[in-house]
Amino acid sequence: MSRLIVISNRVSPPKTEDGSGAQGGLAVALAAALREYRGLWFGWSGRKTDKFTGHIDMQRAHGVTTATIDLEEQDVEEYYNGYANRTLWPLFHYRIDLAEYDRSFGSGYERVNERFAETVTPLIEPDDLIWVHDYHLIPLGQQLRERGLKNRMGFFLHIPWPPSRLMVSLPYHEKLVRTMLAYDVIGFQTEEWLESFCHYVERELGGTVDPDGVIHVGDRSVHAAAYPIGVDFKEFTEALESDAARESFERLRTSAAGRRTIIGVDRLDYSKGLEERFLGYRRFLEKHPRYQRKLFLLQIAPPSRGEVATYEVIREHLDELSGRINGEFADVDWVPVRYVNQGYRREELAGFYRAAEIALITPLRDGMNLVAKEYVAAQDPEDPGVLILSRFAGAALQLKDALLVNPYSKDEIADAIMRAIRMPKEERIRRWKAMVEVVRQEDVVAWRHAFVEALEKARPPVRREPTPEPEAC
Ligand SMILES: O=P(O)(O)OC[C@H]1O[C@H](O[C@H]2O[C@H](CO)[C@@H](O)[C@H](O)[C@H]2O)[C@H](O)[C@@H](O)[C@@H]1O
Ligand SMILES: O=c1ccn([C@@H]2O[C@H](COP(=O)(O)OP(=O)(O)O)[C@@H](O)[C@H]2O)c(=O)[nH]1
Repeated sequence: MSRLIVISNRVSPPKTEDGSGAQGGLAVALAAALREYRGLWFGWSGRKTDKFTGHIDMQRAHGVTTATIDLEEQDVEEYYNGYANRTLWPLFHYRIDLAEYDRSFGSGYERVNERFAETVTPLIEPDDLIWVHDYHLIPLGQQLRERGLKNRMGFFLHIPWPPSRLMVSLPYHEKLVRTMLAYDVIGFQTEEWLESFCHYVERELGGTVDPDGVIHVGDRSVHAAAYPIGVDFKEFTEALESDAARESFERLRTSAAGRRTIIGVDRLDYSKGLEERFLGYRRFLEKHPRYQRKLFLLQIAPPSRGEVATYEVIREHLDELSGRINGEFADVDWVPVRYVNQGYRREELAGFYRAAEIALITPLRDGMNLVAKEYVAAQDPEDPGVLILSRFAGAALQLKDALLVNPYSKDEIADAIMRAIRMPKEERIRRWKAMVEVVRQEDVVAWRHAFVEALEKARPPVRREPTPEPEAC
């Protein structure tokens, strides 16, 4: 069996015996894939160093090998804070007003992709399957090919792919997209982002797309498809049984004191639509004063990408807006918004989700949104809560039985909250059953199987030519 090499910007260390260690659903899924395929996970350690040395920190725990490198301050500034999060992230989330185009970001991005390629190449064996993740590493496949790798290589984009009319606002967009043709398989979260990509290929690169999803540009043929990511349903429902989940459930229910909880859980990111959500909730309070003391919004929003100015701005706006809403509506024994800027462990989140009668998840644009799926997975089958979900989250294409809203409309948000409050139990159960089936079936295990299978089938493995011995002079 071939080994699997996963390459992503961040690498999550495998869970330690005491349960610590970053454990997103993605980390759990990739760790399981790496155990199955005896592979390794390569990426940035998250640490900065004075001078890039290319030193690889190899760790092995619980059957997973991780290999990480440190990056220089300038690398992090230009590649991660710069091109990835000030150029590509806003553009790919349809926010060209926030996208910054700075030559130094572009060259930092290329440099770090080269550094990744240079460092990981010696770790790769000829039959390995290579799976590159996300917008930080779009050109990595080409960089690896330039170093002689003939392995089967796939790329998965976790965020949206923008419409061509927006994509062309990126300087050198064509050069960037052409690098993607080095992969054998390209995966997107939804059919919508896949369509936008195919449209770009036809319109800007003069390529063609077969009905089976094979893209042809010049002499390159690449398989492109939608592989919606899911949650680790089994792991998540087990997390619900933990002491931490029980405690957080009790903690929230006790502090709610009979009031209903509306929960939101999002990184503090402008793409998550938090300002618009707060304003929609405010509209609800205004329109329905008799409900004012009967519910509250618990918004968990751990800070994210704090070195990027737009993220500081959104944080200031939300501090101000939550304060304003609380000032306007709060009473001595009730505050309408509990706005929390810290992150919680998955087990704790599981308990909070279970305790909340309504989830309000309204990103303006989101590749998938795993929180929506986690909320569904965490519900009590006898008395499930209601999911209010933005129609612009990738998850909305699968969770059609959520109350789907336009996140830009305060009135739609307010009306959906009212509908959720009034929803009869039978309807809640019916909607939840339909959603939980999707969350269970199309879980993260199914996602990685589908992607890796496509990669295995992409073409037969090609052995790398041995490097010729240097001629004696
Ligand atoms: O690593 P950070 O800069 O702190 O950001 C965290 C992750 O954010 C993005 O997540 C995306 O992937 C999710 C899983 O597929 C998806 O549900 C969500 O809609 C996306 O926004 C980013 O794409 C990741 O690379 C980051 O690690
Ligand atoms: O305090 C928190 C907030 C979020 N998350 C996790 O972070 C992930 C967020 O993924 P999502 O796809 O919703 O959005 P992203 O942040 O990747 O854009 C989910 O698995 C959450 O459970 C967490 O572990 N603790």
